[in-house]
Amino acid sequence: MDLKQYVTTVENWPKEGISFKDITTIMDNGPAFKYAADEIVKFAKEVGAEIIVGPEARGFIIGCPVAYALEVGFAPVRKEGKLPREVVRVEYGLEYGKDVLTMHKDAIKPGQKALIVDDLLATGGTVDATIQLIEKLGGVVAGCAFIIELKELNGRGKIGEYPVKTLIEY
Ligand SMILES: O=P(O)(O)OC[C@H]1O[C@H](OP(=O)(O)OP(=O)(O)O)[C@H](O)[C@@H]1O
Ligand SMILES: Nc1ncnc2[nH]cnc12
Repeated sequence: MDLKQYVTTVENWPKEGISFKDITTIMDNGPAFKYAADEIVKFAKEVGAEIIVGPEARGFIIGCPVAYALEVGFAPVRKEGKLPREVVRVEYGLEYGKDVLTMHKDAIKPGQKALIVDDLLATGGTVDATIQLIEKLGGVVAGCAFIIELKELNGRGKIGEYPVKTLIEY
C-alpha cells in the first residue's frame, strides 16, 4: 500500500516554517490504519518486543493497536504532571519547543525488551528521552518504529545502534 497518499501536509503549522505531517487522515481510513499497525507489528516480532512504549499523544494512537495485536502490554510516556504515581523524568527538545517526559517507575520490568512506537521521527528529541527513560528503568530497547521519518532533521542520529523501522520518508 502507498501509505504516503494518506498523510496530509499542513504548511506553517503550528509555527511559521514547520511543515506539519498530519496522520489523522491515515487513522480515519480503516485499511490504511490497519496497514500501518500491521507493518509495525511485523517489525516488533522481528526484534522480539515484550512491551510497547508510546509517547503522548500520537504514540498512543499507533502504539496501542500494535500492543493489542501482539498481546503484549503498553507503557505510556507522558508529559510532566500527568502520571499519578512515582515517575522517572527526562527533559527533551522538540522541533518546536521544549518539555519533560515521564514514565511510572514500575512501567518496565528489569531486562524487559521494549519497542518504542510513535507516529513521527523529527529531531529525535522525543525518542532520545524515551530511550533514556526505558534504560533508567532497567529495560532493554529492542528498537524504535515510526510511521513517518523527516530525514533532514536526522533523528536517527539520536537513536544510534538500535534497530529502526519507518514506513514513510520525507
Ligand atoms: O523527533 P521529535 O523532534 O522529538 O518530534 C517527534 C515528536 O513530536 C510529536 O509529538 P508532540 O510532542 O508534538 O506531541 P503530541 O503527540 O501530543 O502532538 C510526534 O508525535 C513525536 O512524538
Ligand atoms: N513536522 C512535524 N509534523 C508532525 N509532527 C511533528 N512532530 C515534530 N515535528 C513534526
